[in-house]
Amino acid sequence: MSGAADSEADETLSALPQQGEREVETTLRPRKLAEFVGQPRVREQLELVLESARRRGVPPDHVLLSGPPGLGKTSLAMIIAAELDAAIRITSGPALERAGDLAAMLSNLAEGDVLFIDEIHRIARPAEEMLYLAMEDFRVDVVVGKGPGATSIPLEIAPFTLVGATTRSGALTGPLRDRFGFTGQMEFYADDELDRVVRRAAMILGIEIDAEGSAEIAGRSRGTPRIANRLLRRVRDYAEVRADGRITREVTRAALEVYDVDELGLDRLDRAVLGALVRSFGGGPVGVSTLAVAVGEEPATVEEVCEPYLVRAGMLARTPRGRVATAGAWEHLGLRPPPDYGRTEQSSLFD
Ligand SMILES: Nc1ncnc2c1ncn2[C@@H]1O[C@H](COP(=O)(O)OP(=O)(O)OP(=O)(O)O)[C@@H](O)[C@H]1O
Ligand SMILES: [Mg+2]
Repeated sequence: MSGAADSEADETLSALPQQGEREVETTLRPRKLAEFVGQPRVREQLELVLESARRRGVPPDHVLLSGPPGLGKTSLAMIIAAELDAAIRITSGPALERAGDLAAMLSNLAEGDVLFIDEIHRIARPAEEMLYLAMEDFRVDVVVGKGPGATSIPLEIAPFTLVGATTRSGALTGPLRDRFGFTGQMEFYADDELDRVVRRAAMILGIEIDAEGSAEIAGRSRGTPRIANRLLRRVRDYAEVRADGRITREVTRAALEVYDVDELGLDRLDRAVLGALVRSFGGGPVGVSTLAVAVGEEPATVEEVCEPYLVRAGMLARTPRGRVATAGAWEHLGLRPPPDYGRTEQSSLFD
C-alpha cells in the first residue's frame, strides 16, 4: 500500500469533519427532530424535555450531548433551538479562553435563546466558573477594575438554555456536569439507521442509488452518519466517472476498494492501532499513551476517535490495566492469535 493511498483512506474514513465539508454538512443536516434518524432513546427523552418546557412556558433545562465525533451532536443542538422556535448562539470551549468573552455572550442572550457550546470539555477554568452561576441563577459577576480597587458587579441575564456538546464527558468537571438537567448519550448508529441516512442524503443531493448500494455503504460507515455521507459522495464520484452514475452494490464495492475502506470500515489509523497492539505488544494489555506513541498519534485522537469504534466492533477491550486486542482483532489482521490467547491473562480482562 502506498503512502498516498494511506492518507486518502485516512481522510475518507475519519469521523472528524474534513476541509470544505462544512457546507455539504449544512445541506444534509436534519432540521427537525422527526427528520433526525436513529438515536431513539435520546430522541424520546429530548421530546419529553422540550414538550414539558413548552407546556410550562419556560426554557428547558440545560442539555449535555455526549458521544464520539460525527454522530449528530451539533445537528441535535440546532434541532433543539428549531423545535423551541428559539435563536441559537454558537460558540465553543476553546473559543472561551477569557471569562470576558463568555460574559459578553451571556449578557447578549434574549429570553429563551439557546446557547450552544461545542467541545465544552475544553472550556477554560475562569469561564467555566462563570458558567456555573449563569446556568444556576441566570446571573454573572462582572469584575470591574484591577487590584484592590476591583469590584464585582452582579448582572442579571435572560433565562436561556445551554446546550453543551462533548466527545469526552469524562473530562467534564463534576460541578459542570451536575448543572445539566439532561444528558443525551449518543450511540453509534445501527446499519439500518445508517441506511436511512444514506438514502436521505442521496435524495437531497440527487444521487441515484439502489437498496443494495445504500446497504453496502451503511455497513462500512463505522456507525457514523458523517462517514456514511462522505462515503456516499466518494462512491458517487466513482459511479459518475467509471460507471453510469447509478450506485449499486457492485459500484460501491469497486469504489470502496479504490478508497481502501475495508468491510468493517476500519481506516489506516484503526488498523495501525490494532497492528501495533497485536504485533508490538502481543495483544496487550498496554496503556493508551504507549499505544498512541507506537502509531505516532495523539493519545486523545486514539482514545476519542479510534477506540470507541474498535470497542464497538469487538476488536479491542479497554481494561483497567490497558488496552487488549480481542481474538477477532488478530483474525481481522489475517493473523492467528497464540494458542492460549484468551484463556490466559487476557481472558479475565474481558469481563
Ligand atoms: N441522525 C442523523 N440523521 C441524518 N443525518 C445525520 C444525523 N446525525 C448526523 N448526521 C449527518 O452527519 C453530519 C455530522 O453531524 P454533526 O456535525 O451533527 O456531528 P457532531 O456529533 O456534532 O460531530 P463533532 O463531534 O465532530 O462536532 C451532519 O452534517 C449530518 O449530515
Ligand atoms: Mg459538532
